[in-house]
Amino acid sequence: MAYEKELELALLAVQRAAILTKSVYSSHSKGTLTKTDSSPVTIGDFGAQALIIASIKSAFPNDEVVGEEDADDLRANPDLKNLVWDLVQQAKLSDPAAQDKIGGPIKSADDMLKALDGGASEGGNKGRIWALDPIDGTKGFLRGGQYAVCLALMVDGVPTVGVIGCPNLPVDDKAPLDSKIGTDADDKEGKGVLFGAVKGQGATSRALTDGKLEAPKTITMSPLPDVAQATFCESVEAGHSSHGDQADIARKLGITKASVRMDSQAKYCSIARGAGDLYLRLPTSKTYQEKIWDHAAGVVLVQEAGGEVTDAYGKQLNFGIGRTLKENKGIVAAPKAVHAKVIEVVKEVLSAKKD
Ligand SMILES: Nc1ncnc2c1ncn2[C@@H]1O[C@H](COP(=O)(O)O)[C@@H](OP(=O)(O)O)[C@H]1O
Ligand SMILES: [Mg+2]
Repeated sequence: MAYEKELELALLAVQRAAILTKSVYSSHSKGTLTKTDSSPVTIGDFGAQALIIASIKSAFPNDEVVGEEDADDLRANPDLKNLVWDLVQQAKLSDPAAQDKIGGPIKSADDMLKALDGGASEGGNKGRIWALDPIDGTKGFLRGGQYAVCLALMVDGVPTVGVIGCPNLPVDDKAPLDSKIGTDADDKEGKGVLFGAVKGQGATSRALTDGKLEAPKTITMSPLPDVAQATFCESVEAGHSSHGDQADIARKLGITKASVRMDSQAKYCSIARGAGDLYLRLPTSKTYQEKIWDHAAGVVLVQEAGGEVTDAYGKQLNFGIGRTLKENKGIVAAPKAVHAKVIEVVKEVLSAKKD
């Protein structure tokens, strides 16, 4: 099967990075910092990015990576660098054969910095480029809610392989969706899911373990004969998407169920496995450009589970023009059969706002 090696590498690399993020959460006061652009970052972001890029570069030396982080903060702060280096050395898969497949540990702190800086690709529509978000939903991670380790391979600008690790989602694909799932208050048992998809080959989920890969289960979106029955997902952060516009759209579609708010690409995962139906992400600002690493993996997953993903105007997402989706505004993900109807209503709501 095409992309078999890439999928396996991505699954194992994401699994190891997820182990690292869990160790940050439990033992390092979450290691929070604030970047110069005032967005939050944790020591887990740096460690997870370094590990995943080292794995990609050892298996596919000529591939490029668009990664969210870089090593500047660690170069400027040796204590921070040492903290991340400790994490990276400890994060290992329990199965030696699986560990061997992802290139073993990084040899030195300097190699770790080099790996971290390997995410500086400018993207584009030629060749093989990976898009990596080592901790997507940092705010969810900090509040003990949903977050995701997200990795996608784009081929000639088209997301082709997508893998997402969600340490706080329930393993059961059909567990009811509500905004409290996976929060600290929940039982820790039965949590942690690893999703994977390859273009043209379907989408799967399996339990996220620390060893050998579990057997995959095929996932599909729920049939949604009546869009009024939909459960729709949106960001927790009102600054990331317009809760007001999304509520208007839901009302016009006849949806009466309250939205499910969750951080990260766990939203794409949840609709792909049929636990929810729609993902609406309406822009809050005219200038914000969505980042390719916030969507590439989730898009493959939803497409392969029977869904369609476009921007808020129904336009195809263009992943091949750099590190952002600058030609697109907002995101709408829905089962194929209702996508056009949802877009029609989204356009109505957006055009009413302009008047
Ligand atoms: N104004 C904005 N509009 C849309 N997305 C934004 C935004 N500001 C930040 N983001 C992105 O929203 C992502 C989280 O999405 P969500 O709200 O679905 O959890 C963040 O990823 P990180 O957490 O990796 O930084 C960040 O890249
Ligand atoms: Mg992100």
